[in-house]
Amino acid sequence: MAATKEASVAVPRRRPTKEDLISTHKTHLDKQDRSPDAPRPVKQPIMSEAYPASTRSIRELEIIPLSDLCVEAHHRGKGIIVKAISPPYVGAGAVSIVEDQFGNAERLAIYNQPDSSILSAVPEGCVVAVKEPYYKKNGSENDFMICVDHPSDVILLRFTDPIIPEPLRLGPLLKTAEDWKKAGDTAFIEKDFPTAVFCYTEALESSSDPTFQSPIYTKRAGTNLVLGRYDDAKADALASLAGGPQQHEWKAYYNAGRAAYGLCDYRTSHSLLSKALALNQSHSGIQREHARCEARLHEEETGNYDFPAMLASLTAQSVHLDRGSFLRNTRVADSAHHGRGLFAARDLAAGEIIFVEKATLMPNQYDPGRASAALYALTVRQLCDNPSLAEPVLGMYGGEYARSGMEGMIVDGVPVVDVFLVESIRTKNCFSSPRSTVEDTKPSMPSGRQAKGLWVHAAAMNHGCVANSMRSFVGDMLISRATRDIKEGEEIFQQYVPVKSLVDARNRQYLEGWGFECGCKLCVTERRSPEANLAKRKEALMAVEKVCNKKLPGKGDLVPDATIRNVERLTKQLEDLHEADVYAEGLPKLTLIYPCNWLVGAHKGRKNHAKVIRYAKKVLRCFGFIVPEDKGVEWDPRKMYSSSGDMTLMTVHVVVALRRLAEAYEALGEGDMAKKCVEAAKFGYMLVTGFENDLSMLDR
Ligand SMILES: C[S@@+](CC[C@H](N)C(=O)[O-])C[C@H]1O[C@@H](n2cnc3c(N)ncnc32)[C@H](O)[C@@H]1O
Repeated sequence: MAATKEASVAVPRRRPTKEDLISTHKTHLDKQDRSPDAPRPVKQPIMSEAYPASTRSIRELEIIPLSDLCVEAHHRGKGIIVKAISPPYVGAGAVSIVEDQFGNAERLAIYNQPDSSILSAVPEGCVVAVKEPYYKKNGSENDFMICVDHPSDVILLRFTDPIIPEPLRLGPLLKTAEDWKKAGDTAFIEKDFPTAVFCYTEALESSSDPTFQSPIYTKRAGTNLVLGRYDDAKADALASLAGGPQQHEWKAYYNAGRAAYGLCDYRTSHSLLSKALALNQSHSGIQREHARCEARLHEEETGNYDFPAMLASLTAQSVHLDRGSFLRNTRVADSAHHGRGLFAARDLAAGEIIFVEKATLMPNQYDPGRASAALYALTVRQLCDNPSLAEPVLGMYGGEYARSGMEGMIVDGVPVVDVFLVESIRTKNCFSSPRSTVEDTKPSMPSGRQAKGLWVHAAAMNHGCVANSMRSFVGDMLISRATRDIKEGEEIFQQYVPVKSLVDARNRQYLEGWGFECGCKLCVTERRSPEANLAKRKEALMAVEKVCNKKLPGKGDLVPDATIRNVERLTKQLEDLHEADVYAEGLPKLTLIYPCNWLVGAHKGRKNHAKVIRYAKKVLRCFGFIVPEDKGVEWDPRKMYSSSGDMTLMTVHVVVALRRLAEAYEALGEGDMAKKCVEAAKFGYMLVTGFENDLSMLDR
């Protein structure tokens, strides 16, 4: 028996005949949605069904007939070689009917192929090898299929490959290298770029004459550039130089430089484009690309960005900004908390940019129901198209998923891509990002429209509830700013998600999402509270939330005095449940933030300015900022970010509280304090949104 996984698996007693398979397939083909631009659904991996990608060459595997396939088995050490005998039915994957050398037929479903690959819709007549195939039940009884989840588990075989058994051989479709070149040109003109690459490859393999090959390399480089296969485009462009003295040597460097730019490798790109420019100084395209590259290098070096211009350039279609990443204030090193972490490479003052990073991968998909699948699909595609991404992307923390150590390695001409590892990495490292954080703070903005992306540098950061950094977004650029002064060598933390007020609830969330219990000072200290007290606090919070109706008073809302008094009473009760020996001076009291915010709103509606000041200050204290209760003690809110120690949390609620304070001070004729509060609010808003923005955005 071919199967190796489970003792109970067996060859099915009855399989559909070839005719049955083709007939059912035809009905699917007839129903196929033929709108070519419709987004293809994504088959997202189910981690409980994970199995590893094959890491072996097809040439090392025992080739078995389709009739040996056992149901629900992964055929380790085995491979099949089959020919597609039907056009594909294309949905989440490409389903074809295939036949082996003995005339056995099966259904083959190939998922997760990049659009740049012919295998994303295997043409009829192609011969493919499936490594260590997974044969599974497909719904009803006697209905099975070979399911290929890992893109590197299926290989398109060249027609002349000696591994193809005689009965499946067609022989070369075209006779000469020149014929293949022409076929490639035709496919290119028809915009069938995967086929063009395939034909140019056949042309290159059919000739050993460097003068013939050189222009074909140039053509394949151009085609790979269009497909976004930048690694291959760069290699092809440089390979074209091998054909001896070239009339268009500049073009090789130009294409290679553009490919390196596509990989965001601006240093290499600059050096290649400089060579191109030296060879062809008047070429406007090279001049433009060279200047663009210098601008990226300048951003990488200085961290100078025109954020308002970047924001203004965003449209629904264009969220990927042409900018470099500024990372030099930080370095990745071992962390005492977990694995690697991010550390300050120099002293950073509160408010300073820590780093700005362009997304490694972020699809333009802000529909919350599709964002995760879109990121997963993009990551798989890019790892197939650009194997150099394997190092940074697969180098990210992947949780418990067992690695083979071969991921990203080239086997049978393609990089090994394990989709379950990709998914595991995605879940542990991705961030949700609004199109821009500043727009997202507008109350009128519909909430929840967030894309998901991977920022490899930012993903090196561990979580801390009382984090010293804050992230924000403009398109696919992540801006990280210091929320307080950070010393050189200090670890930089960020909040993975907005921090829940109850210590056990938030740690449940970290455990489920990322597999850790937080060891930040706040969590460690709050866990010292006895269980019974934690439960009482939860009950008290629920009681006050119930009275507040889970809704903050809006502009002009006149909340009845009795309700306000009730909320004040319940808030006091909740506050009294914070044990004095646990909650020493300066420790945030997160459960009090919501009711205090509510009281700020309620008193504002009633023009109780002194009470607004009292509760807004309390909100700031509950976030861990040092703010004197006593009116007589001098306080400069502008200094609170740098002078409150290392137990502060920064959110937009801090900014709002400072604004409420400013309005109340103004109303009481304390203009100087009002001005200071506005300045502090503006500073806070810069932390929240990534750059200086008008506070009035919060009213729109
Ligand atoms: C995005 S990675 C962070 C970088 C990671 N430390 C590394 O070595 O690559 C997220 C993972 O780091 C770990 N982690 C993050 N913050 C942590 C913390 N405060 N305490 C313990 N583990 C943490 C968790 O395992 C989490 O799934």
